[in-house]
Amino acid sequence: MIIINSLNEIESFDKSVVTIGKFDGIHKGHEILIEKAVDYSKREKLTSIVFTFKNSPISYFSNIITREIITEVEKMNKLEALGVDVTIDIPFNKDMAEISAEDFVKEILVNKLCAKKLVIGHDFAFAKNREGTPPVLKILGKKYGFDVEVIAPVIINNIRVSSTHVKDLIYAGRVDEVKSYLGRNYTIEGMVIQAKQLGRTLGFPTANLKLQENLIIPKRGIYATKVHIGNEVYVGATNIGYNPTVNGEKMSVETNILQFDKDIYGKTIKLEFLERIRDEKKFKDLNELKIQLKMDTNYIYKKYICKSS
Ligand SMILES: Cc1cc2nc3c(=O)[nH]c(=O)nc-3n(C[C@H](O)[C@H](O)[C@H](O)COP(=O)(O)O)c2cc1C
Ligand SMILES: Nc1ncnc2c1ncn2[C@@H]1O[C@H](COP(=O)(O)OP(=O)(O)O)[C@@H](O)[C@H]1O
Repeated sequence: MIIINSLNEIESFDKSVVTIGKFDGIHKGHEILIEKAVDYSKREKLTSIVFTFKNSPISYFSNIITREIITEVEKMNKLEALGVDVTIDIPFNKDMAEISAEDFVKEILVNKLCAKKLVIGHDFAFAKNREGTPPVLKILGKKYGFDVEVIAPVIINNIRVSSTHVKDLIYAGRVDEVKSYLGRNYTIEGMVIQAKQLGRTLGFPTANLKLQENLIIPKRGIYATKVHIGNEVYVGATNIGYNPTVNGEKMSVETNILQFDKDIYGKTIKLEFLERIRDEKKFKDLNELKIQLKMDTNYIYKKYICKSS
């Protein structure tokens, strides 16, 4: 897959099928849309192009950094796995916010990308004042010689699959429900950093993560996780919170990895969230915390290690 990071880098393409969107998470609805575009491109021998943005249009308009479901790297990997030929991954900036739908169609879709088909979601709207809606694009398609296919919403468990719904589930700690809509468990990754080094004295060392700033952090609490370290996968007990028992002040994401005993400071690890187990509590003393840690890890061991082996 070719990745293009600036509109100036675009040379003229052969005939193409294009889909446009932020595609945060590449959830099941996005997948269907992108698969449609890729299938069509293969059938008609066209280039499949995903036109997407590095930052969300919402963050541009509100000036607030919005947290996302997927990292840039993972997003590109997923698009490549879906068989996309070219991804145009550009910042959503003033030019993008101010261009009219017709100018975008003429200058970018037609002149630069040679689009013969545009595949969009039913609720898609882009360009100045979000005027580029499906009906408007259909009219512009007739004028400039490309076909517009509008994909119906994907409904799962009576819910319309959307990045917003997936985000809401993660923020609410309902991580066990995410897979139905996202197609995979929610993951975050980061480098293992040093903390108070108290965990090892309790018999529960915890790998503390330095997080990527733009990813969503699930609701504070204790979670069962899968821990990916290089090519190896372990099971973990993860705490997201402030460690009130030891009067912690900073929010941390830390994982006791079951059946593991290696120094992994400096390594990047990935946490896959399986289930939220309980709220974080302030215990009377470290001994009570230790008893609870034993219960948490036993529960996780029985459910995710014992059962699967
Ligand atoms: C599975 C798990 C559950 C935890 N639950 C709590 C909790 O309920 N309350 C709390 O104050 N700290 C909790 N902790 C955090 C401990 O306080 C923390 O691991 C300990 O202070 C060691 O911190 P360190 O990594 O800085 O050495 C939990 C940690 C883990 C791994
Ligand atoms: N089972 C394990 N789970 C998590 N980390 C482990 C484990 N065994 C060894 N380690 C190592 O120990 C470190 C955590 O020990 P800990 O005493 O909690 O120190 P810190 O407060 O710096 O996190 C981890 O970063 C990792 O390098």
